[in-house]
Amino acid sequence: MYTYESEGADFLAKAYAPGHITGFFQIHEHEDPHRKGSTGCGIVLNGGVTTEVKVGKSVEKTEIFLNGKSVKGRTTRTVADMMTDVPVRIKSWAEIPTGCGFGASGAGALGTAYALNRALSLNQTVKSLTEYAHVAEVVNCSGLGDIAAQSNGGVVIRLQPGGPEFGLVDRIPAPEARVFCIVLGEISTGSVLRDEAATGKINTAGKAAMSELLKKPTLENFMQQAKMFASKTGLMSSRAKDVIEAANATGGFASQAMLGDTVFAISPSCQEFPLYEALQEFGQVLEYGISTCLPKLMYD
Ligand SMILES: Nc1ncnc2c1ncn2[C@@H]1O[C@H](COP(=O)(O)OP(=O)(O)OP(=O)(O)O)[C@@H](O)[C@H]1O
Ligand SMILES: CC(C)(CO)[C@@H](O)C(=O)[O-]
Repeated sequence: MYTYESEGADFLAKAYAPGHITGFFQIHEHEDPHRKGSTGCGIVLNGGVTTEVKVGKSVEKTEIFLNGKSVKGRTTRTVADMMTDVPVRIKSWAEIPTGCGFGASGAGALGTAYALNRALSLNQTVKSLTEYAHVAEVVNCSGLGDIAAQSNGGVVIRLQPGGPEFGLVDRIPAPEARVFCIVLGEISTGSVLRDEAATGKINTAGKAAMSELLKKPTLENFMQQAKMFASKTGLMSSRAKDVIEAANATGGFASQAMLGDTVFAISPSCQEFPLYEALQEFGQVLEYGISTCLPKLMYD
């Protein structure tokens, strides 16, 4: 724990972390948050969250802002509380929707850890910064496996749950592909993770999906297993079902982003235009790529 003795100057640092869409997952409870997490599979996106932290005499209390508005930001606050006693002003800007299955809270937590390490010269390595973000997600029920994916990049298979100390990941060798998304509404990650009926179905469907994926670890099979998972868990809204069917009718793959009322879709080969056109009927199509970019510090 670092305590900062201000000599008058403010210290600023900024970091970026990517978003992540989980296709399917299984919850692994553990009393130790370092070991608690999820197994499953998802796609790291080339859109994410940029977070700036400021410490110094001008900052009198810890405050968190998301896209210019003051928010509780419990996960982000937990990261700051674990890393320092000094007040911090934390400002995140998200180029991904929040509360809709894009792992925005995890991206904000990772960015906060990286930026705070820099601003306060805490001399931590990536592994321990990632561990702070993972623990903050788990204790606030805002995520279980996003940090494991976001700190690795690509189409990440989470084989063993937990932060970097205990978790184990692999990747699907995937081609470059556009990831199209239609956001229909929010789902609170915490409310699903605290619902025993929902978690029971998630675990049964998540285990089956992982076993099928590992027999054939391709992007196409991932999308198919994700769709099966979404329909078996009962988390899919009727509107999401309509969007998925429309995407499938063009030959595209589509499923629901966990945990949000969001559809994500990928086209096999290069037939992206028909898929994009079909999705457009349901609202604004957000477009990302699969990213192997890791969290990083940014300089102005
Ligand atoms: N970068 C961030 N900084 C501060 N607060 C955030 C940030 N991202 C999300 N939040 C807050 O977290 C809440 C949404 O959390 P939730 O875990 O449901 O969604 P998410 O992390 O955006 O995506 P996912 O559904 O993949 O977990 C919202 O109240 C939002 O204000
Ligand atoms: C719980 C979760 C679906 C929330 O985004 C994600 O963290 C995951 O896959 O563990």
